[in-house]
Amino acid sequence: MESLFGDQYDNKDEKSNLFADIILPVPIPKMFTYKIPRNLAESIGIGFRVIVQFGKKKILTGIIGRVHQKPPTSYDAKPILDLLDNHATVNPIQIRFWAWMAEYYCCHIGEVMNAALPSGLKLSSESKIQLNPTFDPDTSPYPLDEREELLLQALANKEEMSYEDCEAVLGIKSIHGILKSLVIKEAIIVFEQVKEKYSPKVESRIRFSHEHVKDKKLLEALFNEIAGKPKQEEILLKYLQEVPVYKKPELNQKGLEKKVISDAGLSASSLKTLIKNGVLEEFKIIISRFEEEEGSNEEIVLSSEQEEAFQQIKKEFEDKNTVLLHGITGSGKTELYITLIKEVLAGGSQVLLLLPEIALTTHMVGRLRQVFGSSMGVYHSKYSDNERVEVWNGVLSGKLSFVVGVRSSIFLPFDSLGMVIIDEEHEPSYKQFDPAPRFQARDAGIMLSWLHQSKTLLGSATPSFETFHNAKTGKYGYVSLEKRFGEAQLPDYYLADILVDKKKNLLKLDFTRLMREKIQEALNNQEQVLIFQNRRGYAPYISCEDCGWIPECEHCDVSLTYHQFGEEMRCHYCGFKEKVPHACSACGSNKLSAVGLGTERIEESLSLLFPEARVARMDLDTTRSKYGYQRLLEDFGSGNVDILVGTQMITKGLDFDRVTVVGIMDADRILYFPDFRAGERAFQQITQVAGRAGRRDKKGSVIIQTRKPEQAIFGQIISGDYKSFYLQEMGERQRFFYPPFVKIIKITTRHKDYKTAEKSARYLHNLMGDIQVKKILLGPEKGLIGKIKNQYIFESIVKLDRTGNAQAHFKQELLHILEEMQAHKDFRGVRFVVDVDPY
Ligand SMILES: Nc1ncnc2c1ncn2[C@@H]1O[C@H](COP(=O)(O)OP(=O)(O)OP(=O)(O)O)[C@@H](O)[C@H]1O
Ligand SMILES: [Zn+2]
Repeated sequence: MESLFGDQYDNKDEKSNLFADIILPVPIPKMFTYKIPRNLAESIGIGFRVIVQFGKKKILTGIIGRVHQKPPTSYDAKPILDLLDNHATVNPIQIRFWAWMAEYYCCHIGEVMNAALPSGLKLSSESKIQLNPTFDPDTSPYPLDEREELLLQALANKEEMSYEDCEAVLGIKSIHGILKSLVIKEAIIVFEQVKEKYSPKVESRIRFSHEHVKDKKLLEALFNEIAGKPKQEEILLKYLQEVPVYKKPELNQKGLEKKVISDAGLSASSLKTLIKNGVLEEFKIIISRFEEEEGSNEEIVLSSEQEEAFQQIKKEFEDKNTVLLHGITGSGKTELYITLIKEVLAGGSQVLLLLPEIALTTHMVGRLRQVFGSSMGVYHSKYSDNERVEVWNGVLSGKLSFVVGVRSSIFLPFDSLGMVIIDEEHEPSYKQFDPAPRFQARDAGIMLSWLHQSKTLLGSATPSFETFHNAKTGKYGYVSLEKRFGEAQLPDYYLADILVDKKKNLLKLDFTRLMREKIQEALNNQEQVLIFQNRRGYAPYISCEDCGWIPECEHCDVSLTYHQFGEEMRCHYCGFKEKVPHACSACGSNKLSAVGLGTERIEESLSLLFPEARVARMDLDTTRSKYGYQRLLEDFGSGNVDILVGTQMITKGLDFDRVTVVGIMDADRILYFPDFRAGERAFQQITQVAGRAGRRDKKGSVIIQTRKPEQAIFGQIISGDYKSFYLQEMGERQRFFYPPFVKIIKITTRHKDYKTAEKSARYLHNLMGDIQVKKILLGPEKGLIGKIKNQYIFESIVKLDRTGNAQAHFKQELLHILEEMQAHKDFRGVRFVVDVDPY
């Protein structure tokens, strides 16, 4: 370990004067200093987890950030209560990474820690405790003491217990020691209320009751007994066929998955009878989600274009830390990644592959699993905390040297990364908006990679402008892959003019004639169709035909979305719901109509237009459950669905053989979004979703419905002319001072009272104006949505020079200002949020 104790530390008597600065998972500006008790002094170091008291009552898990001999001047240091492990949970690179993140994104290191550590690793007085379902006291190698047993008994009757509940059961204070011990013994699981609880995957199995397999005679007698009951006999024969206990009685122990019997079409009630009569017994086992699986170790054969790109990437890495792989949709970036990952792993380094949230359940992960087996960890936001802890510990112990994960996987305890790969680097979901740290995982990933002296590969068919700019200016290496893999070709594009069809009466339920024809053609050929509309619900709003009244959210400044499913009006910002009104609240008219197009409505229209087609919908509402997304994909993949309607969820990474038609319902909606990136995003979204079509031998078609087909961007998308689109947009950005030419920081002020919110925002704005750096300061203005969850919102935008230390200086001053304002009574209850690179 590094010399943590400083050079002067060589005198044994001074041990009792050791202090530790501790990172606590709370939004406070600094680390807190605690005293290291004499008995812990030998075994403590940077990155260790400790338990401390914070404030009057709170017990928190903290991470040791620094060890020194300077007592704090303004308060008496409390002692560290306990040490949680005998090793560091967080390594020095991670601590540097956290510190960088806090500084760059203007937040507190404790907030970074909070985001970084799974709550299973943060035992605190706010934790909840559940029994670990996999724990069995009879087989556990660890003996339990009396108090531990008492606590487990209490837990057995409950879903969960709070820290205080545990104290009450045992009648003692400070029970962290007991909880710590139970965690080590894997008897309990610590979690936070907000997260879902850990429920293991359980499988029902059956086997012969033990006496029957004792000897063959018994089994024979059994068969004689049920000879007159063919259905029961069938089941037993099936069992014997799958589990030959005649030859090997010991096989009975593991039994057979119960599902095998029902899958074979055998009688469920006869099976029940057999179990009831004690012939068979049913039992349950817990299947690990991280089942041992051998990787295939197959040789990856790259196409000649891929091979060339691979060699170029390696060449670029010789003098660049970051390389952009600009490969068109379907060019086979996955196989290239696999080849690279294998090479880095063979060299003994770790690899992190970042994927956008939703792409994590697609074929790509399946493909990677095939190659890397269980040596690959998957870090998914839909995993429970316990599963996250498993991946964390897998990386820590060295068992997992390759992880594929969502943005939060950048926090895993890697100690020797050799490569970070960021797929679909342009994806907006890499940005975390709330809560702090409001980081961009692509940018943070590049930083992490740099801290490890490792390399970063960014992959995309439609790179973000920042990245492309960095590649063009030589900061990043650049490699392109311009051919689809195999015989596949890029699809043909068609622009369908909504207004023309409307005039000619050809528009039916929002579908142009061309779109309908193309869909019909695909259906006739038994091919599949994707329809894209980035708006969920039935209609964005309803409106009174007589007076124009539109129902709005009681708590937010937005209209309510009409959801046909459940017949309700919902707010997409705060979750508020109400019944669909039958009459106008303003004039009483009952002529209310749904306006605009949501995925639900499109789904309905498709069923009316193509009654023979099987239509499914993929959006936030149909994929809320843990495996919802995966199930829909499986259905689509196995051909049970002909047309899939979806939001941007369907644009990511899907690779299906039979998709030949992709329809974009309303391209104008994507283009006219009030954001400087609208054009860039539209180019990306349309190209990406179009890229799902015709990925095998048959050429695909993409139909774009629009009211203005003459717009230049369509021509550029169709010809795949990313570069001229880029140049044109960049001209605008330079003229109007937008990234990547400036850095943007957005400062939001919120309060439940309009006046207070406005006044505070102005006050802050003026103080920011005084900060001595070259900048453009805009606002404060009412937010694009002026009120969310009863809080009024004002925003200021700062545009900063990218050169020199303008940014660092501004951020530092800003934090000062905010600290002072927040301590002042005039601004009590006002919330200020700083968002660096807020896009
Ligand atoms: N070298 C190869 N050998 C065999 N199959 C390949 C190879 N390269 C690509 N493929 C196949 O071609 C298809 C497209 O590849 P992949 O999905 O990796 O493309 P991609 O570049 O990630 O596309 P997108 O950006 O659209 O997601 C996949 O089905 C993949 O299995
Ligand atoms: Zn609302």
